[in-house]
Amino acid sequence: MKKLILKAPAKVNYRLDVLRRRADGYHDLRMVMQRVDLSDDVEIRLVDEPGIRVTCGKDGVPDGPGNIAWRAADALLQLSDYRGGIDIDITKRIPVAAGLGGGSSDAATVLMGVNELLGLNLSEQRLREIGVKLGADVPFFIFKKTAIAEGIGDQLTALENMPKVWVVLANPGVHVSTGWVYQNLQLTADRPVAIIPNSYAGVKDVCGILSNDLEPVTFSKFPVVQELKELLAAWGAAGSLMSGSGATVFALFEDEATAKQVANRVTEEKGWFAEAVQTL
Ligand SMILES: C[C@](O)(CO)[C@H](O)COP(=O)(O)OP(=O)(O)OC[C@H]1O[C@@H](n2ccc(N)nc2=O)[C@H](O)[C@@H]1O
Ligand SMILES: Nc1ncnc2c1ncn2[C@@H]1O[C@H](COP(=O)(O)OP(=O)(O)OP(=O)(O)O)[C@@H](O)[C@H]1O
Repeated sequence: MKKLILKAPAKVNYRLDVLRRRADGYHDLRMVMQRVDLSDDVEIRLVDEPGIRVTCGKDGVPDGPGNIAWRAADALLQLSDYRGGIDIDITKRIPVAAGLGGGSSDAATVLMGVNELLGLNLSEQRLREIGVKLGADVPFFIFKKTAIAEGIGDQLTALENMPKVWVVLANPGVHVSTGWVYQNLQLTADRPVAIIPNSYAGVKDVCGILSNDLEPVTFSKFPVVQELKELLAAWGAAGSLMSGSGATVFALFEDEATAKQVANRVTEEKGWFAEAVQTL
């Protein structure tokens, strides 16, 4: 039996500028996306029994065709003459519907893993084209580098030599619908396009670009997310920002010890999910 066990990491958005609403309802963006060392485990097995089976066993995450990982496997099976089946088991560590791209990362990992297991030899570019049909964040996880992401998030340019940074991820337990956030965004006409530098010497430089146009929408419905952002700043973060459409807030730190202390404090004093991780 051929199998792979792969890590599917989370992401944070160091920057998220919404440029315009498009005719198809999506939005053109300019983002800086960074992978972090909090990962789901994705086990992919080729089995004799035809069909695709996805199990996860986590509240709020569907098994079977409702899972984005199932749809990723299906997209590749349609391109292959393989007649056996695929079993996928996901061990979920990334909070769900949290702005950390967990489902998108699982899907990207399945595309890369099934491509390898079935020997399909699809190029990275082809996998990214298949991926964007599953979700706007999927191509970034196939790209596997810190990136400036444009278009709907699928036009990627590498940002080389990003500093390794300690990041506290904290989530107050409210689930945010990405579609709802984009629908409720009030766009201001013709904003100047921000300059995104090409090099960053350390945490302070990264803090210089932190900004997310989706914050006001999520904050208005869930004030607790704004409180969490302000709390992390008050507890010594060099910078803090909501990731994606929320509700996860991330905070940047110069050193491991402070990051771990703050993560523990969030869990102990607030009872919320919090973890200190490094950027990848
Ligand atoms: C918030 C982010 O995670 C930031 O990285 C992404 O922009 C969202 O990525 P995603 O969850 O993979 O997005 P999708 O699953 O493709 O889209 C979810 C919903 O978000 C909205 N959406 C998404 C991406 C985009 N550029 N414009 C949008 O308006 C659409 O209404 C869509 O129905
Ligand atoms: N493998 C999966 N992991 C997580 N959620 C999944 C998965 N498959 C389907 N879903 C569904 O997708 C929804 C969004 O999940 P996800 O965790 O990817 O959101 P997110 O972290 O906010 O993503 P993004 O940052 O891309 O907006 C959930 O409501 C969940 O039911």
